Amino acid sequence: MISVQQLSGGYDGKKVVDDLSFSVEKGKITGIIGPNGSGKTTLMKMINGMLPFQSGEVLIKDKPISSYSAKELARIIAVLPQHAESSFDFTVREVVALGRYPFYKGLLKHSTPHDDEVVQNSMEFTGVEEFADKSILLLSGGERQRVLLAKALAQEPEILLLDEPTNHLDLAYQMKLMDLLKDWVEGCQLTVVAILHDLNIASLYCDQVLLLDKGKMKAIGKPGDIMDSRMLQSVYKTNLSRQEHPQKAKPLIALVPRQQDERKDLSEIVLEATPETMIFRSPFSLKTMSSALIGGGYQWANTFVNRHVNKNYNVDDAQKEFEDYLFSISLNPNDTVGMMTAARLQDAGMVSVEEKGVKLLVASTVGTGNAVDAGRSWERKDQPMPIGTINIWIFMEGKLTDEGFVQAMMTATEAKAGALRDYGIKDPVTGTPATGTSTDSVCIAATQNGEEMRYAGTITPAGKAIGKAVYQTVGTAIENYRKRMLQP
Ligand SMILES: Nc1ncnc2c1ncn2[C@@H]1O[C@H](COP(=O)(O)OP(=O)(O)OP(=O)(O)O)[C@@H](O)[C@H]1O
Repeated sequence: MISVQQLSGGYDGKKVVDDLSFSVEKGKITGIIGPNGSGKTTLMKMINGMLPFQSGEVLIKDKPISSYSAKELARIIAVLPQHAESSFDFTVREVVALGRYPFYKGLLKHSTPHDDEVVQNSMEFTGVEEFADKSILLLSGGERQRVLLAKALAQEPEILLLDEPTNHLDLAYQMKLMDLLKDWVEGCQLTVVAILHDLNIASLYCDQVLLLDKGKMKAIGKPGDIMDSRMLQSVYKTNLSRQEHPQKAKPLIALVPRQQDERKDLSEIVLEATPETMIFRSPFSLKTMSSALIGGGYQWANTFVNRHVNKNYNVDDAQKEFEDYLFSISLNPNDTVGMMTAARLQDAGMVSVEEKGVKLLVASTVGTGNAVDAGRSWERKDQPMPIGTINIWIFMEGKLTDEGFVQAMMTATEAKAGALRDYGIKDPVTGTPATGTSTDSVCIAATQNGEEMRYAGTITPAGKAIGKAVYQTVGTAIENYRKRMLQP
């Protein structure tokens, strides 16, 4: 649809955009990203014919842009500029109707019923019909932006060029606008080129992204290829981190503010214990990875609740019930990791370890009535199981990578299985050594300061410390339980 070939240009003989070549396919959204002053708007102006170029060529539908008259071009390309100020006291409907101007015929240039229908539809699409008879001067920045988009859409263009279209829009309208564009692109084969500052919007909505750096093309490709932390860091000269979107196969870019590593000492974590709950309270947030009912997966938390429930605990929505419980004791589930157990909390095993630069605090509560050998669990029938859960809490000082978290979880699980084996805990159905119970949870909570720890496998310093502490605490909890059972 658009082919940009070795394009260079700028102002007053100076090159702002240098030797760019790329093409834009029909029915796709192309995002142009890059730091301030990298030449995005200048490139856009050359693509829409507003700025003559110094060398190279821009082909629109296979024909040089210079071969189109201004009116012909206006029938193909609509533009939503960055600073579209309106100083005329037009109503919203009048402004949107201006988009139909290239289609008016004859000397009197009257609108037809079709023109009126297109204007009405464009206003409805962008949610501005409620202001139709209001002066554009009385609208907010975001409302005005939507009116100008309606005007551009009223042009029924084949190509829509947008310079920061989500500027001034609140979150809901940013998404609405991009969803709307996506619908138009898919439904009407509209081709969109949009300058975007929001890298996450670019990632979520663009089919292709062009990254400009000081007027040159740094890269072009799918968002997954362009949203690369190192490349973006080198262009934007700022700390960024690539994350995965929780629900879409699209990368997200998170800003990482530069700040001094905060001192975070595990000795500042305080345990409040009652027969009902063990609550670890931390004055700082820890990054957690857990299989817990509350705060499962990755999150940041500063409160860790191991809650004792009755053996007969049975509610339909345990997560909701647990959240309500947390609220009732003035805790916010958003920064809490919460596990439940029918095991007695006073039997917990707890240990602090400081070895070879690894500092840990580990606590385990163990109920084994429900012990299972994971390798043989397929032999079990679907029958109600007696209650019993092993909950393991691992607090550690250090900056764990994602793979480090996963390895820490594996090491903890294997150490737990080792302890159960050595304490003779068996799967009652298969008679083989149990590896855990069917409802166990592990929480790894790391301070994320200091040296990066990439590995926490069984023979790394972190892995050895985790293995030892988990083995010990699970064993202690089993012993405590057995001792209590022997008491008269
Ligand atoms: N009309 C102009 N006359 C002279 N120089 C200009 C003109 N417009 C832009 N420039 C210069 O060209 C360079 C690129 O500007 P451009 O507006 O294309 O960047 P941009 O990537 O769109 O930036 P931003 O993200 O800030 O909108 C800048 O150094 C700018 O000062």
